[in-house]
Amino acid sequence: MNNIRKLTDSLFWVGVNDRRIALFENVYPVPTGMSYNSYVLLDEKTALFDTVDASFTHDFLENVTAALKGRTLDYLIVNHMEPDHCASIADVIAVYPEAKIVCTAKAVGMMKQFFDFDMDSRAIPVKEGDTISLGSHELTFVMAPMVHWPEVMVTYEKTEKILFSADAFGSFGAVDGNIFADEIDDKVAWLSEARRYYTNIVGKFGMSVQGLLKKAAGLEIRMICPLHSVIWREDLPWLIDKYLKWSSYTPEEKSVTIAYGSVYGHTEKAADILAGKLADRGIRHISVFDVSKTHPSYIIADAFRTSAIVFASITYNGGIFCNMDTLLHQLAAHGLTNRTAALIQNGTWAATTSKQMGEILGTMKNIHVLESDVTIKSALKDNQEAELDALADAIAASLQ
Ligand SMILES: Cc1cc2nc3c(=O)[nH]c(=O)nc-3n(C[C@H](O)[C@H](O)[C@H](O)COP(=O)(O)O)c2cc1C
Repeated sequence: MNNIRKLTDSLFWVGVNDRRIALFENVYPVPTGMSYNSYVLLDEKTALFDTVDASFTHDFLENVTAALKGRTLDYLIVNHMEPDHCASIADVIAVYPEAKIVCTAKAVGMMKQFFDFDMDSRAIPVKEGDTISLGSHELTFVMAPMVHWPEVMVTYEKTEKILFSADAFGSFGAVDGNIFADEIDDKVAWLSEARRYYTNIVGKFGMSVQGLLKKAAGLEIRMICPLHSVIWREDLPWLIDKYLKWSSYTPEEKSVTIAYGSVYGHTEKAADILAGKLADRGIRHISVFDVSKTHPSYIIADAFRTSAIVFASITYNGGIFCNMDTLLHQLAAHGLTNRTAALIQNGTWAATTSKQMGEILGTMKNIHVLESDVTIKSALKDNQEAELDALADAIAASLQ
């Protein structure tokens, strides 16, 4: 038996779930696993959209064979050449040697780098707007460079109005039976992992995503089939609105993310007191993170969600606390812009971190660092309450 799913009369999911993976891209924790999606479309001609990670080639090939129901494969459409999607291409070609590989010219080059099979006799390089008819279905190829990698394209099927969106609109997390997004009750949990996926994996390439969204706006789309996580056939405007916000670095909520780095708890206490003061000023959905405990990917996701970020760090051997340093550089590397930042520093003999954190934030575009920062000398004292209140007021004012 095979774990394949019927999506429409002609379209089948032939992907796999990976619940053993600890770190996606060997970086990002994925406590709920990953799915690697792949799709078979049956018409007069048959098409397979992308493949899966190398560890699942065996199951995947069985899925493809089962979905093809004894027919051969005419086209392998390769939207993205990252190995979590392309690793099984050579195995597909070994089983279906007649299949033509449809992809961008850049992907042809990458395929030759990754594999040794004869690509030239099989490749159909496509460019913006090229079409292939499968019979009653027609595929149009839409270039999406740097919607993660430079060779990326997405494929639009005109008859059923399906967008095969590559890494766009995906998420961390395995597909737990409910393969359609409209079958998931806990949309908040889905969204928080989808946000973490987007901001960390694609976040840096906001301009490219905006370009793709503009092209997608000209298409009538009834279903989005991404390469990870669930398939969308309802609430598409809700999903697209999230992508519009994330890709334009527009905060989703007038709220605050607080990240602190503390060894003995005094800076942590200041972060908690500030969070309470912000809540007293009516700010909701505040998040507080210990940078030593929480993987930066979670903090980056909330930094994209909220409009203000507080960085509270001890001075550490004359520098920024190491995990805070990593977070700040990661935020800069992910291209976060258009935020208010507030600083709290701690030092027992010579506090230097506000200046040093400010220098990193100064390399980022349109990050407004509030002047009312707070310096703690070892432990927060009662007479510093006014300073914390002033900081809370300034942050609250920045949200208006
Ligand atoms: C390993 C280590 C190195 C430190 N280096 C400095 C330093 O260079 N300058 C300084 O003023 N304080 C330094 N401190 C003190 C911290 O900045 C901070 O004042 C102290 O850890 C109390 O804050 P906490 O309870 O949040 O950890 C250091 C602390 C530790 C544990």
